[in-house]
Amino acid sequence: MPSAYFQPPSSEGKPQVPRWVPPEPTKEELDWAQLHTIDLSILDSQDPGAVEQLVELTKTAMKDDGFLYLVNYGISLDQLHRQFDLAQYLHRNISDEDKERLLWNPETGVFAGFKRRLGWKREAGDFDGIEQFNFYRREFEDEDNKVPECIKPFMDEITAFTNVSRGTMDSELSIEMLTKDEQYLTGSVNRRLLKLLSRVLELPDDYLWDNMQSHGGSVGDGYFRHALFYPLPPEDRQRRKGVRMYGHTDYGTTTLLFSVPITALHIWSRQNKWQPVKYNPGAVVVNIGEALEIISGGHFKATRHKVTDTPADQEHEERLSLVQFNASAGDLRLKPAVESPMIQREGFVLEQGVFREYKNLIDAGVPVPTNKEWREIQVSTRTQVPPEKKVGGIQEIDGVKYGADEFLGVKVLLPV
Ligand SMILES: O=C(O)CCC(=O)C(=O)O
Ligand SMILES: [Fe+2]
Repeated sequence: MPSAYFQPPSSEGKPQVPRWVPPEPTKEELDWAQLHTIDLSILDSQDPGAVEQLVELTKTAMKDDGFLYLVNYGISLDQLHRQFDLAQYLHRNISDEDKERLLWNPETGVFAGFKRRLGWKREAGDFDGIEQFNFYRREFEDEDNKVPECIKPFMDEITAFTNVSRGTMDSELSIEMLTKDEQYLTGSVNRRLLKLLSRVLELPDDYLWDNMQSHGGSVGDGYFRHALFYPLPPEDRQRRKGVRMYGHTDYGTTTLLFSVPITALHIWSRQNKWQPVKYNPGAVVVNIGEALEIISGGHFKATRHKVTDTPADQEHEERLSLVQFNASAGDLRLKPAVESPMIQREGFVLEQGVFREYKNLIDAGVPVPTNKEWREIQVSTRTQVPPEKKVGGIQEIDGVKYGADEFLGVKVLLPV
């Protein structure tokens, strides 16, 4: 039994919420990504050998993919599906007035609020069929004004899931006032995941939690997302060339993607190709963010991933996706944790991505962006731009095509 078990507030006395019916998984045999599975409950085992094996397996998973399935993280399938019920309820019932009132403005550097099916800016752009509601700290702390009317009766359950089992996150309450048993995704699941990763780096258990994770409110500087991908009409599918979200890496520490039956998430695998992630009921697909790639000296890979059209047998289905994005502390200028005995022994890994770029800047004596600057420049300017429209266009390296961009002097190359 994991040390913190999700303890949701009761749903009694609240409006009736129809159950989310998980769509049928695809019957197609695909070239699935082979991901390692980490059983988080083993971290609490009394058997040091079992824990040691878990750390080794995590190390392998980090070096191979930067993606893994997390299981036994303290929630039942029924409790998890209740969160999907609520996300579906939000999207079915949000009023037009609330869509307008809570419309997001990514130009502010955050995705907080409601995303219409019309691209990644506040102004209407091309139809993409993706609707979202994003809960940041301010949404949790000011429920009266910042969340859709329809979801208000259930905010205690959503707050409990993202972190605080007291079901409220008013500004009087700080995380320090909560016991470990009163926290869930942020303070328990993510914290224990970071503990596991700290152990891989052979650093103290709370090294990453204390030195890199953002704190405060229910989700720190991160956010929780209710996303709904509506099926695309054939002409839009053609126009978008089969892609719903272009290849990218997430900026933060860990991203927790709750595995869903609709096949669409792909990762760029160690075989240098896109491979779909198979549905694993109840599992979290953990995706390592850029902050962890930098602090680990490139050992933990920020996973390149994208969301595509579904296989033919799912193309008329809606895809509901729940995601918790855990963020790094905003004022930090990240550098590798050179005090890690593992990094001292094994050196840096300079194969890919943001760490290599940061290292070039550090070596040249140029300050790297703060974490806040780094995520906000991307959110506010060029989120989800098709590869051919990026500032560096498409570049081919060793037979692989990449979309090239640059933010604050840092080059970003992502496979097309
Ligand atoms: O919905 C998903 O599976 C992934 C979404 C994603 O990659 C993102 O929002 O950053
Ligand atoms: Fe992502």
